[in-house]
Amino acid sequence: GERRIVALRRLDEAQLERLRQVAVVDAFDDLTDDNRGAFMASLSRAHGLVGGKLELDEAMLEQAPLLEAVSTISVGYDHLPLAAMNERGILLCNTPDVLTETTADTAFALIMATQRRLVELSVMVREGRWQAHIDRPHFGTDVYGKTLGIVGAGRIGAAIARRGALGFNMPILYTANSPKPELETELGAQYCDLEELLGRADIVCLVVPWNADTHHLIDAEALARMQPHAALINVARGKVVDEPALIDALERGVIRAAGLDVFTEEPVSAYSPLVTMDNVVVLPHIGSATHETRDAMAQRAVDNIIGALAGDGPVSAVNESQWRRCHRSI
Ligand SMILES: O=C(O)C(=O)[C@@H](O)[C@H](O)[C@H](O)CO
Repeated sequence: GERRIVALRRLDEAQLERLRQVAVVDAFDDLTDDNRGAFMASLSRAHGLVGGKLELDEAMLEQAPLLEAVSTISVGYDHLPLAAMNERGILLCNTPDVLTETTADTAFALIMATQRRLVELSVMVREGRWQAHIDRPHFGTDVYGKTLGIVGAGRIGAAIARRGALGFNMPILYTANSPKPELETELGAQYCDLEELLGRADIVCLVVPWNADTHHLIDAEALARMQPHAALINVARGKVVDEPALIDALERGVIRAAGLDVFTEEPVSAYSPLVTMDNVVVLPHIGSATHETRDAMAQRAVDNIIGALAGDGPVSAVNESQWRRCHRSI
């Protein structure tokens, strides 16, 4: 019968038009208190949901009996009720690969900005405080040749390791679910456990998904293992870090600096010490935020939902095997 798709945020007219080729589309630019009723009415008769910053919980799934597939414009899906979706045989599609290099660039931008104090010194110039030749008090720290620790050497972690080893002659340490021989042969990267990485790295870069295993992975104990001159970079999720412990470690010089694209609460409060400290570079979760990559992510999300509802399956999904088991017919 007639397929129905709800589209939420981050899809342009061309992508909506592609969806209309296979389904009746209810499109919402945003989800507000004013249109939440209309959104839920649409979701209650929808077979598919696609979009960015999706807000979906188990109670909403209860009111969406026809829902077969959800397609998020993100690689991360910690904001979605995967367990409840598996119970209902609902497919969850995401957008890996198309954002790997852009997010790795963001991580390296944070590494450069944090090590060389780019934001702090740029603000100094803007505020007219550049009075004389820059001297030691404003010197930065090299990136070149420093030991880079990648916590979570998945696709994005590997891309960051490649930039470090090949572009900046950095020895690479990495953690991962299992050793990555390709990283060792290609980059001379060394697989080690988190404790060893924290103790040896000059720069620790977090690239793990947020889940029960990685919640507050970087807490006071982990920070105390790091070297006092080390910097912490986070392009993963804010909740991977115990933020009060990080603030305390930065204030007491347990570690030297931090570069953060993600926070426990987003947007982060302007009153957070993380935002006011000179030795912290803060960005507004722009890991994948380039025109090219956001377009590619939206394109992939549309490919996924069309493949799931009207084709022979998604391009990239999180729980495809469970979904196929539930939908033997496909
Ligand atoms: O893909 C992810 O997991 C990200 O964190 C970013 O690329 C998203 O843009 C982010 O989820 C904001 O929607």
